[in-house]
Amino acid sequence: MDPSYSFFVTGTDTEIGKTLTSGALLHAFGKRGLRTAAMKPIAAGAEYRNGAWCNEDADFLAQAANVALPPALTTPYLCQEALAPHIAARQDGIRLEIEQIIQCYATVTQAANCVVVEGVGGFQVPLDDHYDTADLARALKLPVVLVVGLRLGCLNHALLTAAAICANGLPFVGWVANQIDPTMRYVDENIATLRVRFEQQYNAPLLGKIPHLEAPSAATAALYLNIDPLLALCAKRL
Ligand SMILES: Nc1ncnc2c1ncn2[C@@H]1O[C@H](COP(=O)(O)OP(=O)(O)OP(=O)(O)O)[C@@H](O)[C@H]1O
Ligand SMILES: C[C@H](N)[C@H](N)CCCCCC(=O)O
Ligand SMILES: [Mg+2]
Repeated sequence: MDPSYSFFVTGTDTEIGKTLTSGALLHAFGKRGLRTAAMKPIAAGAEYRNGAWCNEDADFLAQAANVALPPALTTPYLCQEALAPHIAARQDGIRLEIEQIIQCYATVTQAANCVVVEGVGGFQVPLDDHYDTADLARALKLPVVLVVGLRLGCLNHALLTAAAICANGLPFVGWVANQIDPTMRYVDENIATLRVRFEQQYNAPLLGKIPHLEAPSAATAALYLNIDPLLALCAKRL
């Protein structure tokens, strides 16, 4: 089921730049000639626009991809409230089923050879009383890209997330340093600390440092990414 170039994008927390980075990856893969599609399988926070319920992340990703697909396929679960997803789903009276997401993903892979799947919040967010988003990533069997939202406290979050990715048996294939906090001090020193550990322990390269942008867009953020290690990895698996 795995198309050649597909990834699960996780992050050190919510609101740290997963959507911006996923959009940038889609933009960069598209420029390299791939047919790109995006999934935000679980979105929490719906807005009514032009006669339909929408989600900001799903719309941003759809704009950055070059294969247009029905929103119901790329976001099978759109919860009304911007809450932890299991709580939002309960409010809506629905259950978040991993199997349903897997089926949508399988359909998406028929239309695109590069699918970027954005997680929700951090790596291990509950979906119900038993399952969480780490189970979803495992069920999708996708290599994981970690977005580190650079702010004080991110080192611990980044190291714990990498350990959880690995403990779930998933390949941790690269990370992006995203300067979410423009006032953070000693940014380069923080990045260097993670770079050494991630290279030594996981062989996971730094794919780019996105500075704090005046007007964040997928195209601008893509200027700061180097996707060559991801392309090389996928080419090797073909
Ligand atoms: N490098 C950056 N420069 C400026 N603004 C940024 C940067 N990265 C992210 N942002 C802004 O911060 C906000 C949160 O980013 P984003 O939506 O990508 O986070 P997220 O991790 O996807 O959040 P969620 O958990 O809700 O999916 C957005 O308004 C985004 O435009
Ligand atoms: C609504 C928000 N923007 C995210 N999509 C959901 C974040 C869930 C975080 C859950 C948690 O870890 O506490
Ligand atoms: Mg997002």
